[in-house]
Amino acid sequence: MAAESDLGTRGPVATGLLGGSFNPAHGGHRRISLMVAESLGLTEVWWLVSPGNPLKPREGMAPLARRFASAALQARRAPIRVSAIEREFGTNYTSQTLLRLVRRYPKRRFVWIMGADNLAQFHRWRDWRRIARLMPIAVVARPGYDRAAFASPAMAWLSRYRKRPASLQLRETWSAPALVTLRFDPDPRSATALRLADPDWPDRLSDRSLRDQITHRPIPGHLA
Ligand SMILES: Nc1ncnc2c1ncn2[C@@H]1O[C@H](COP(=O)(O)OP(=O)(O)OP(=O)(O)O)[C@@H](O)[C@H]1O
Ligand SMILES: O=C(O)c1ccc[n+]([C@@H]2O[C@H](COP(=O)([O-])O)[C@@H](O)[C@H]2O)c1
Repeated sequence: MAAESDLGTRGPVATGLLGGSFNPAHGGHRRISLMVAESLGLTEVWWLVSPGNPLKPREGMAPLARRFASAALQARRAPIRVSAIEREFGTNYTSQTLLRLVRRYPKRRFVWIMGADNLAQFHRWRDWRRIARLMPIAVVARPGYDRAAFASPAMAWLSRYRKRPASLQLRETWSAPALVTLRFDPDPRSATALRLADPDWPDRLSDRSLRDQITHRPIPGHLA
């Protein structure tokens, strides 16, 4: 792996991880990433484009290269890096991916970011408590999902670890489990709505532009 400094000038580099299908990526992903980065003082956010969400049907899922390319387009000129590292690791389950990432980048401080829709079903993820023990979790409010998220089995367990967002600004003292809930002006955008509105997805990107995008700004050491 290329040598990478994971120590910033003010201590460990704080990195947000937003895993997703990105089928396709949209402005909501970009906006929540920037808002979370600002609230928690993160240096950057990595988008982990999933080879396949274990809980989503394969039908209707565009090829990884297309979803990756749409993410690269949405991430332009922002402190967001797009990665297909789960393909390199051969992992589909987030718990496995995150374990590999913390081992590969031992001096970084990671926080797992997800929308309220995912907290509502987090108890169905493999080894979800293990994920919570690996790194702090930031949950972003999402229109239509907040009630289910707050009533969820995972929230019942995680609520004892709730912290104020400002506490994560001090990354030397980060610990896990830790849960922060963030409510910006909730963003109604979704990939489902985009797919319904755009029958050309995933065919509108040319193969040339895909190749250009997929080699764009890889995370050091990542297959992208
Ligand atoms: N508008 C939004 N507000 C808050 N979180 C969001 C929003 N859009 C996506 N997310 C979160 O970003 C991550 C990746 O989302 P994903 O790529 O599945 O997009 P999506 O819009 O939820 O897709 P779909 O509609 O196909 O389920 C998930 O944790 C999801 O909860
Ligand atoms: O590990 C699991 O069991 C698991 C179950 C469902 C979803 N995930 C991950 O959750 C992230 C968000 O997925 P999605 O499809 O809602 O964008 C993505 O990284 C998925 O791989 C992970």
